[in-house]
Amino acid sequence: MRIPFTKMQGAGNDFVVLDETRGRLGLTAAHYRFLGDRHFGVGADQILTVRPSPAPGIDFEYIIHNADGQEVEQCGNGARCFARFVRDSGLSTKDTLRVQTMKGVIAPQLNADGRVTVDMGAPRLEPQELPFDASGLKLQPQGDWGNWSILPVGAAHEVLLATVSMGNPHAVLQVLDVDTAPVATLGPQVQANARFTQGVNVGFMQVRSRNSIRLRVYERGVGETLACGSGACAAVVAGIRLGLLDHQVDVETRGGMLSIAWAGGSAPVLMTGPATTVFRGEIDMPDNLAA
Ligand SMILES: N[C@H](CCC[C@H](N)C(=O)O)C(=O)O
Repeated sequence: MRIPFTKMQGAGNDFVVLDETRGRLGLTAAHYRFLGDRHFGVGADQILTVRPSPAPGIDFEYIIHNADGQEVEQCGNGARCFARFVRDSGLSTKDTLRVQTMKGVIAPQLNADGRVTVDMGAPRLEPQELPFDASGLKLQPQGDWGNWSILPVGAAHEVLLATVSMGNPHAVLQVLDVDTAPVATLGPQVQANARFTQGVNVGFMQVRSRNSIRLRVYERGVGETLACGSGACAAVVAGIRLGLLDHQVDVETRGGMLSIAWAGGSAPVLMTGPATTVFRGEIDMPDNLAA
C-alpha cells in the first residue's frame, strides 16, 4: 500500500502527518512504528492523523500515535503542525479551529507572524487524573498552591516531582542546569515507577527567572525529543503552582522557543510556537509488518 504523507516539525519535535479526511488508511500499531522508524521508515517522534469532524461545532478529529505505535491523548507541538497542515492542504480556510482530541477539544489559531497559538484546555491537577497513584506518598507543600511528591526511583534515589495532566501525563522535576541533568538515565527511571499506571512524560525544568525557563523532556513512547509542547505547558503550570513563575513564560527547548501562558485555576493553557512543513512524500508500506 502506497500512502502520501507530510513531514512537519514544531520546535524540532517532528511528525509524519496523514490525511484521513477522505477515508481511513486502516493502519495498525506496526504501521505507525514503521512510519516513525528513522532507519526503515520516514522517521518521526509522533504520527499525526487528520480525520473529519466528529460532531457539530468541531472542525476535525486529531489522532496521535507515538513512535512506539501507541495512541496517546495529546501532542502540543503536533497541534500547531495540524493547524498548519489543514490550512496548507486546503481542508479549511479558518484562522481558528476547534479540534477533538482523545481527552477534549483544543483550539489552534494561525497567527499573522506564522506562529500558531493553541488553547490547550485547562490542566488537570489531581494525581489520579494523570493517572498517578499518589497513595502513601509524602506531598511537600510549597508555594501557595503547589505540591511536590517525593518519589523513590532506582535503588537509592528519591526525586521531588510535580504531576500535571494536559490530557497526557507529565511529571516535572526542577534542575539547576538542563545541560547537565541526567535526562537519559533519570527519565526512564521515573517512567519505570509503577505509580504512573499509563506511563509518563518526564520534564526537567531549569528556572532562569519568573518569566523564563529551559526545558528538556524525556517523552513517553519516544525518549528525549527536541521539544515537547504539552510538556512545556505542564512545566509552566507546575512552576506557577509552586510560586516559582509568573503567568507568561518563555520556554527554551533544544529545538526552539515556545511561549506559554496560564492564568491559573480552570483557565486554559495557551501555547504559542512554530509549525513548519519540511517535505511531502509517498511511502510504500511493507505487506509483512508484524502486528
Ligand atoms: N509523548 C507524549 C505525546 C507527544 C507529546 C509532545 N510531542 C508534545 O508536543 O506535546 C505522550 O506519550 O503523552
